[in-house]
Amino acid sequence: MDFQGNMDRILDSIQQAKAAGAMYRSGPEMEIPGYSCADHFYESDTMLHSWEVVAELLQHPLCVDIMIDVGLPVMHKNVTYNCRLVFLNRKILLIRPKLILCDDGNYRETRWFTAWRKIRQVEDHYIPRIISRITGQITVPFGDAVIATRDTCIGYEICEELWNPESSHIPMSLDGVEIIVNGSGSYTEIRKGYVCRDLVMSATARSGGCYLFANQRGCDGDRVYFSGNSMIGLNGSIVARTLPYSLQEVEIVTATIDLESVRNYRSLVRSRCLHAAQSQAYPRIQVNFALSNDEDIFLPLSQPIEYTIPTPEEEILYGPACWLWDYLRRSGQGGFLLPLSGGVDSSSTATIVYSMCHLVVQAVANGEEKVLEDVRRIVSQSDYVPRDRRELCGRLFHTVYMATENSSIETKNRAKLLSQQIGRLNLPVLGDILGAPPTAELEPLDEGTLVQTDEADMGMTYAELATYGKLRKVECCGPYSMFGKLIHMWSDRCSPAEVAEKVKLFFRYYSVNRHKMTILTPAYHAETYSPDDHRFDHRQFLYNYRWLWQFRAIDKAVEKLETRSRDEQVERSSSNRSTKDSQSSHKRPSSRSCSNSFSGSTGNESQRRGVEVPPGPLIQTGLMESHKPECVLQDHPSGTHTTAEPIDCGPGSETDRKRWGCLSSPLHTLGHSTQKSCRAVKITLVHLQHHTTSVQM
Ligand SMILES: NC(=O)CC[C@H](N)C(=O)O
Repeated sequence: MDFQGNMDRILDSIQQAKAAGAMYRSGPEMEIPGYSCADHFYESDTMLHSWEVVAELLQHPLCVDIMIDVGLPVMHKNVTYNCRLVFLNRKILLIRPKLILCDDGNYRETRWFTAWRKIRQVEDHYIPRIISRITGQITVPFGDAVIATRDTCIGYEICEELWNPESSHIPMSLDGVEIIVNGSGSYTEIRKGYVCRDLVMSATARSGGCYLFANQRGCDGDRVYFSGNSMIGLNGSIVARTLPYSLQEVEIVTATIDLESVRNYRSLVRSRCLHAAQSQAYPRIQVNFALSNDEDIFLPLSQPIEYTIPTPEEEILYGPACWLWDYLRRSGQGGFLLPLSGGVDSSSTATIVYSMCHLVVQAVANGEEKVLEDVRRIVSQSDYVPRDRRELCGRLFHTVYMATENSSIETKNRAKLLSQQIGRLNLPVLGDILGAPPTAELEPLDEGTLVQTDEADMGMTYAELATYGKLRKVECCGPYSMFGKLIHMWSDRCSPAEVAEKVKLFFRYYSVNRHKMTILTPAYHAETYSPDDHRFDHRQFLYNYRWLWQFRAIDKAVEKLETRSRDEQVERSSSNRSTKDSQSSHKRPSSRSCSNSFSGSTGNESQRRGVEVPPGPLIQTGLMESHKPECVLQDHPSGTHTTAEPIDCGPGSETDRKRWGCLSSPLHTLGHSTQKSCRAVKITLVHLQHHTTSVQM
């Protein structure tokens, strides 16, 4: 909702782009009002002020001889769309509405916008009079069109359109669109950093072309942190990118690309050419303007760069720190007060505030005027220059130790040490804090010694809690499905009856405590299994904590598993006896070839427990994989069908890719059978090196 600030930043970016010699400028999704305006998108003021900013931009002397697209909501025939507006030299060329909206995770786009589904169609849009007076236009094209300049063709994809299996860049690139521009609002989650890079690389590797991915960076008023990582892709490589985790308000990234390289790349992919020749044409908005000029042979071309992904530790240290900085400077507060207990939660918070101070000092040292201006305002000192992060931390950050008679001397010491150590980049006390048993310190000490620990209180470990959390939220498990997964995951340590007890305990506690999440203070969204009730985890907060139906289903499954296991044991021992008796060397027919012992990889342990999982219907599918043996799904040594987990496919790959549909987790994808009776699908990838030509990757 910071229209003034947003317009200033857009103009700043245009100025920087022109200074870098760019002929085209794009920016993030909804950059005029901001992406996270939420129900403000219902307000006509939001639409009016957005158009007012467009009016300013159209008339601004900076906005000449450069093609620009900006993001804003536009109401067309009483329906609001999430749009890019493209303009050049005081004329609007096209308003391109988003075709595919996003409602995953924290996104709720369909609450405010409607997707434009008139594919390859444009209509007349009647622009407001304040705009007509500037451009002289009464109507402008609105819809799914592309822009044909004298030298190339430019098309638009808005954020989610890149993620969707029916991505717009595919038909556009087949129709000769060479530059695809994507204004995005993509937020960060730990270990998600590779996703945008892989999508841009894969889009341009398969379709050829140049891809401009302009993403928002920072907190724009909500719990999420937009990751930045704007980048330019070309024919399967990344040629330019911005850096993640910076306090810089406007950062541009430019690249010089050779359009001939797009044409060469595409014409060499023969199968693509056949499809391109049959592709349906997009409406083209003809513009007498060129992005290139006759002298461009002298320009050095951008080369592929290495795109590194931050480690999860860096993501934790810098993402929330940048978000806190935005929180602090926007909220008009003077700093932070933290009750520091010496436990993991408050100590991590303290470390993140310190990380924020470190980033501020660094940004000021790098000449970031805006950061200096903000920090001066926050500390109320117009000539202040933060040179030392410890000193800055002393001004912005205050901790208090709120002891009771149940507080132990150990935690107090750890809190004290941390408050003293905050200030070098060397916080050895963090090791002690992490190593200490988590405790609420609510129960009396026993002669000064702690007797209470969280894990004992909860009856479960934090590691177990994390597993439950991921299964509950990410994998959408109710009690019964969670039990079904855990009997395999924990086959080396628990019998099904024990797993059943653990799952029931978790769900009982979950349901009696769930209502407490409704009063959580706003926090940084970091993880896919976040329990935040306000924006992310939309489940009811009051339950029948006895879960009668669900727990009965678990009990029945345990009973079945135990009966089957006993039967199989009896069968085994009688078959052993008869084998001995007849002294036959024949093996028993493999009646269990499709079955699955509960043992997992720890056969001995499971034999000790003597429990096996019923076979369940399996479909065997044989696929031949002629190369990349490291991607072959390993068959379980014991022949079980425990659900496949993503595996690492070697250098440059990440194990956390299952959501993005890469090779590493085909079972997950296929496991969602619509046939209720079929829960597990077995897939075999065969590596037949002798019969195939090897392919170098
Ligand atoms: N704004 C959007 O369309 C978001 C798209 C995308 N799914 C993401 O996670 O970033």
